[in-house]
Amino acid sequence: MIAGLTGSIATGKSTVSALFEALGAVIIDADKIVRQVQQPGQRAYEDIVEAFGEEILLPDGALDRAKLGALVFGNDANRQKLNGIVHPRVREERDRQTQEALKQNPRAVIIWDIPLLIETGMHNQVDKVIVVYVDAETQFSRLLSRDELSEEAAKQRIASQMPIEEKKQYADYLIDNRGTLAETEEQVRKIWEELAE
Ligand SMILES: CC(C)(COP(=O)(O)OP(=O)(O)OC[C@H]1O[C@@H](n2cnc3c(N)ncnc32)[C@H](O)[C@@H]1O)[C@@H](O)C(=O)NCCC(=O)NCCS
Ligand SMILES: Nc1ncnc2c1ncn2[C@@H]1O[C@H](COP(=O)(O)OP(=O)(O)OP(=O)(O)O)[C@@H](O)[C@H]1O
Repeated sequence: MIAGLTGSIATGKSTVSALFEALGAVIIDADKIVRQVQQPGQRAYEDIVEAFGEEILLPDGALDRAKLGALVFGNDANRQKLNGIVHPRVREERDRQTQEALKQNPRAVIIWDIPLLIETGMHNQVDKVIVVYVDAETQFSRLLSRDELSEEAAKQRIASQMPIEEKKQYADYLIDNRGTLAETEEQVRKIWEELAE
């Protein structure tokens, strides 16, 4: 079975997926795949350089993620352009990893950890949708303390995704991550019991 895990930026997807992984789930992490397909020599890398120019590269040839981020968050046309290049490659690799996991264990509980699960319509491809949420203030302060972003840049990143209140309406399971890690773990454990049945 495949469950989709989503939320808004910094609401706790990675935190929750680590908890599911410890219980035995196979995690397929879209942010990780994005980095993989953007390595020099990969097709998405070549297409990004062609679309945005060599100015978005670091001296060693790797993508300058901070620079590309500054170009795409707060600029819808640029973001759509980048999404159009990266997302098809992410879908391919996601499916490859999913097939591989099912080959190894046909009864595996697979969790797709995908920030844009609902925005991209992928919630229609999973058996269950899990949404991890916090309130706007907690999200903002956790985002600022985790990443080196200005308040303006943090606001732009948040605004580039569907509001979390809307995402909650798609959930089969909701995880309230406003509290302590132990409180979140308790919720994850209950959901795991149902997924792993
Ligand atoms: C713009 C890039 C280079 C910025 O890299 P950076 O290392 O600063 O951020 P990282 O990739 O770790 O993403 C952090 C978070 O930002 C949010 N985010 C990333 N890309 C997008 C996007 N296109 N639209 C909305 N939110 C996004 C997600 O919540 C993600 O978890 C990178 O995010 C990227 O290439 N994004 C396009 C691919 C994409 O859509 N990724 C989201 C998951 S499929
Ligand atoms: N229950 C919690 N209590 C305190 N801090 C937390 C809690 N859950 C997560 N955090 C912290 O909040 C930040 C955001 O969490 P996390 O990285 O899991 O979010 P995310 O949804 O995966 O983010 P992104 O969309 O950017 O990938 C991290 O620094 C994490 O350590």
